[in-house]
Amino acid sequence: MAGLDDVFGDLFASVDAVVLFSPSGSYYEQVMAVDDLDIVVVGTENDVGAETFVELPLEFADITDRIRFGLEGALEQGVVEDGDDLACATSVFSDEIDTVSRVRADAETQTGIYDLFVKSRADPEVVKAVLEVAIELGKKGQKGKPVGALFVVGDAGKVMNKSRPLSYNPFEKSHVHVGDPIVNVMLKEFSRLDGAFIISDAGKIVSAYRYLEPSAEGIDIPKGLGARHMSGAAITRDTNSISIVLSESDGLVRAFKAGELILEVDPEAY
Ligand SMILES: Nc1ncnc2c1ncn2[C@@H]1O[C@H](COP(=O)(O)OP(=O)(O)OP(=O)(O)O)[C@@H](O)[C@H]1O
Ligand SMILES: [Mn+2]
Repeated sequence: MAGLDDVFGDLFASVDAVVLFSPSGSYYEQVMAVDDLDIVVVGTENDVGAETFVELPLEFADITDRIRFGLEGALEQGVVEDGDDLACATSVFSDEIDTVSRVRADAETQTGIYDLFVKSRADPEVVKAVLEVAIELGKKGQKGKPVGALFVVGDAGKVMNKSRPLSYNPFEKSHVHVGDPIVNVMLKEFSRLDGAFIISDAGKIVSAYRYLEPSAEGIDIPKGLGARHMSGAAITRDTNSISIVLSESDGLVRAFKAGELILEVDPEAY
């Protein structure tokens, strides 16, 4: 007699590894008990103390983003190989793992999202903190109105050389870092003003109100994006920075590295 295993069994039959996204301890134990199984745990924290672990910089609300990031990290770390068939188990509708997706690890479709965090000059915690500010700002806006913002993170000395002040720098003599709760309030307040925020590798806010002057020749970003995005993309090719841009017009948060768009998230989904 045919059973559901015959229908859904293919999802996990003969996979090279099982990738568990933020499993609970008991779930992890259960899977560990399966014979001859390679297990990769992916999550913001290695709560279960897994031997093979890939860190997520944030809980991606979008399941394809989450899996893509996890697999790019797993490929990058060499814990899975190009072409491996993987059963990715994650939660979508609850806190428990409730979904299995069979995905082939493909080195060719790497988006670079993992590199954005892990291989940027800037500290991953700093990238994450800035991304969170941008997402929060995108969600709430400023006094209910949509706002745009441009953050350039890392290689600040060079970024300063490729930009000029639009007004006096409120961060001139201060030693404030992204991630400090007070700073998030300040960043949101100053986001009403023109120009870019410049942030160091270690997360120090070097300047606000910077007008970026990178060479934009040959920079190819999606049509319809304006000067904020163009300058934000171009500065990451001229310097070793990454940029995180919140669009006032479409409300999306985008990240650029080496002159290319590598991440696009909708703040409303977080
Ligand atoms: N070279 C630049 N450096 C820093 N900030 C810039 C630069 N160019 C534009 N901006 C900032 O971006 C704001 C919006 O410009 P514009 O509408 O052309 O960008 P956009 O890419 O369409 O962004 P949005 O989607 O938010 O409208 C400007 O008011 C200015 O504050
Ligand atoms: Mn615009």
